[in-house]
Order: sequence, then structure tokens, then C-alpha cells
Amino acid sequence: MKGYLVLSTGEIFEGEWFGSAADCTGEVVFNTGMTGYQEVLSDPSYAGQIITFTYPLIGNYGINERDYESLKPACKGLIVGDLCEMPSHYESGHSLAEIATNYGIGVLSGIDTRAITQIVRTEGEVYGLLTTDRAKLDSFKPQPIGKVVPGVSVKEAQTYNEDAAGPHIALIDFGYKKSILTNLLNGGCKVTVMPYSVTYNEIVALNPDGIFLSNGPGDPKDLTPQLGELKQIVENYPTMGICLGHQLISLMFGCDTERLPYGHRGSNHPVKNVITGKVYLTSQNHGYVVKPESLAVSPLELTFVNVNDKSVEGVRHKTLPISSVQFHPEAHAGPDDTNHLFADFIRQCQATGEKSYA
Ligand SMILES: NC(=O)CC[C@H](N)C(=O)O
Repeated sequence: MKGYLVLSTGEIFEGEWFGSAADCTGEVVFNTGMTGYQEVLSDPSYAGQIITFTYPLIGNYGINERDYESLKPACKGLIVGDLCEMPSHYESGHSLAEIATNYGIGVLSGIDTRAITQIVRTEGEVYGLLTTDRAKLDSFKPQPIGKVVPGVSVKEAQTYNEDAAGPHIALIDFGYKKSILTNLLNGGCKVTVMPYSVTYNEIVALNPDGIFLSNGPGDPKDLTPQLGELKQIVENYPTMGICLGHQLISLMFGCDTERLPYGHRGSNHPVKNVITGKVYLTSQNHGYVVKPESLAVSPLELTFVNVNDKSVEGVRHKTLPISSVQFHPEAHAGPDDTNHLFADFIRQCQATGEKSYA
């Protein structure tokens, strides 16, 4: 079946349609990873987005049971150069087209994904409509994706590794990737996943040893109403944040965020630890970033910087045990060069021996 993509910048692309037959609209972004499409499409941080894969062949090793980053993918659609319909891998249980159908995701194949990438790199914020109905192309009205965290966060607390000997971590869920939970559980922690709207009193009642602020979709400023409560939480426990969690920590301590000229989404983004001088390759997925000049007026200091564009990649509080990174130390997809950050955080939660820094 034929399918179409119309962009808010006016271009129209025609290709072959797979997956869910329903139309979808969303922000068009591009991911440059050469592998990892299963982890990417199931990462909740892509809620409301249509993902263009720059690597030309997608779907060739199928979909397995283990590599989902969430139970239900939140992205809207996929745009690929060449969708493989006959995957080959000993763990593959489904083709990409099958699971896209099951999860209501439209897939457009046979597209010049480099052309789309160039448009997104030039324009920054681009929206698109994926449809099989040519008649709808003229009436497309782009709309920002809006507040998406409530749709991907858990509704009730969920505890994992109840009897673990290690520290008890409250993982505040803005759309957490399963690999973050897995890293904490493998590090010997008991983990309670809490809804994004959790209050300080609920955290006090839980009595955790540390707080983890997860990744998540959308503009971090959409969560401005939560910042006061979250600040009270993180000021009282050792805390680590990843991606959206990092942006929220920065906002709550007086920094500012802005859109990147175009997003960092891929598996080979170099970052430099400004304290040790070491460079790491990292997995990334973000469209917003902390403004570097805003750090000067906050109690936070820079820990990591992006080697390519010098953007802020990590911060820590000057006096409290709070740190966060813009990249993804849990990898999936991508390199796990910075995986030691989980061990550092878990050690920090163990070392305090007391619950409160207040
Ligand atoms: N992976 C994430 O947590 C993304 C954070 C935020 N939604 C951004 O695009 O910058």
C-alpha cells in the first residue's frame, strides 16, 4: 500500500506503508544509530514523535522479547529507507512491521531519510503527518506534542527486588527506560517506581536511601508545576538524574533550558568529563538542553560537556549529593562506557548511612 509523509515545512514524501493503518501526526526527529531500532522505538522519551532512522536498512534482525525499553511503545510513527520484511536472528520472534501493527505505529518505507534529516537539521522543529490517504495531505495542521509525561508515567507505585540487601531507590517515573531499572536492580538495589506527580510526603513515607529522576518525553518546562515538590525531595536524599531528570534538576536549581538547534539522537555522541578530562561515547536522545550560561547563577557546576557542540552534558550540586547527566549511561541502544555512574550513585546511597541531608 502507498503511504505519504507531509512535513510542516511543506515537503511531501511517498513510500510504502507498513504497520498500523491509522494516520499519525507528531514531531519528526532523526536517530543516527546503526543498530538498536527496537530499543529506540520502545523508549518512552519518543512519545508524540515520528522517528526517522538514518541507517538505511531497518528491521533486519527482527524484534525479540528482551530488548523492549517499555511495555508499550509511545512513539507515533517510523520513517525508514528500507524496511526488512524477512528478519533473521535466532532470538527474533516478530518482524518490525508486525509489532508496529500491534502497537498502532505507522511505518513508511522507501523514503530518502537523508533528505528528511537535512530538513530537520536546518529547521530544528518539524512536524509531520503519516497517512495512506493522499486527500489529507493538504489539510495537515502541525501541532506541538504538548504534555506527554502523564501518559507514560506509572499510575501507582511499583516495587521491585523487595528483599534486596542494597539501598532502596525511589525511581521517579517520567517515562523511564527499563534499562535504568535493570541497572539499579543488578546493582543490588530495591527499587520503587513512583508516579511523576509524587509528593515529598509520599517519599518521606517510603523512606528510600536515594532518588532517581528518569528520562522522559516532551519539554522539561511542561513539568514546572512539579518543580517545587521535586526540589524538596532531591534536597533531602542522594539523587541522580538522567536526560529529562537532568533537565528538571537544572530547572529546579534556577538554571534554564532551551531547544537544541536539532536533537541529539543516536549511539555515538562523545562527551568529556571536565574534571578528569576523559572522553566517553554515549547514547543520547534529547531535543532540549540546559543553557550553559544559566549554570553560573545556580548552585550547580558542570561535570560533562558535549565534544561536538560543547553543550551541557552533566551537572552536580556544589554541596549536596545530587548529580545528573544529559546522556544515557544505561545505553540500550548504544555504548555502556558510562555505566559506572550507576555504581557511583549506589555507593553514594550506601555511604550516607542516614536518610536525610536536611
Ligand atoms: N530522553 C529524554 O529524557 C529526553 C528529555 C527531553 N524530552 C528532551 O527531548 O530533551
